Amino acid sequence: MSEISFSDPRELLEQSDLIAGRDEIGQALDRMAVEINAHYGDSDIILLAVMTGAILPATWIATRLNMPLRMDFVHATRYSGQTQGGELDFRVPPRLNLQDQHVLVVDDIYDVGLTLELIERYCLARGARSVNSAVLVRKQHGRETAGELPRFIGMDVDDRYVFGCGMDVHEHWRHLTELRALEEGE
Ligand SMILES: O=P(O)(O)OC[C@H]1O[C@H](OP(=O)(O)OP(=O)(O)O)[C@H](O)[C@@H]1O
Ligand code: HPA
Repeated sequence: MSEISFSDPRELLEQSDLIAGRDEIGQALDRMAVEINAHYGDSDIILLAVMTGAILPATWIATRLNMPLRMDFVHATRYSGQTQGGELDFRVPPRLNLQDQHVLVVDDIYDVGLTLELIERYCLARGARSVNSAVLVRKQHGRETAGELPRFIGMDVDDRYVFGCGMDVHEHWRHLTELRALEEGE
């Protein structure tokens, strides 16, 4: 995928297609929440949002959960506003003590999976009792790293650069409540 040049962020929208509308996103979140509520029952959990992309999905999921939960975040990035990933830059660790806690890591997207693999490993090294991941979107391409798939997945998308629902394209359009994909070749 080549990097895009643009002079106005609106051009990025014009060069994209709708993948899932607001209703479809809502239904995916509802399905995930049913699974997460069933999995944890009444156990206390820590919901750990992976910033920045989880900023919307973590909020949307949290408001659908029934158990006692505490919210925290890590800030980790390996795309830094680009469409090609690099090394994970772990900028801010969790504030809460993860020792003996059930940790649900929430992110916007599972692409090759390196980000979640490293964050899950980090939580286990901090003594978490259990660690699971939930993502709104999983990209299907067969290039996943050796890490396990997230336990909770909202929807699968084709191998295109997607944005909206927390995901950025060159840091723009995270706030869209729909999911869009850059046109092929962008
Ligand atoms: O499965 P992977 O290939 O590791 O990619 C997934 C990660 O990439 C994105 O984060 P990004 O690094 O773009 O930072 P951001 O959350 O600030 O957008 C996304 O939010 C995931 O955390
Ligand atoms: N869109 C936004 N952020 C991402 C993607 C994507 O397709 N893949 C990994 N991080």
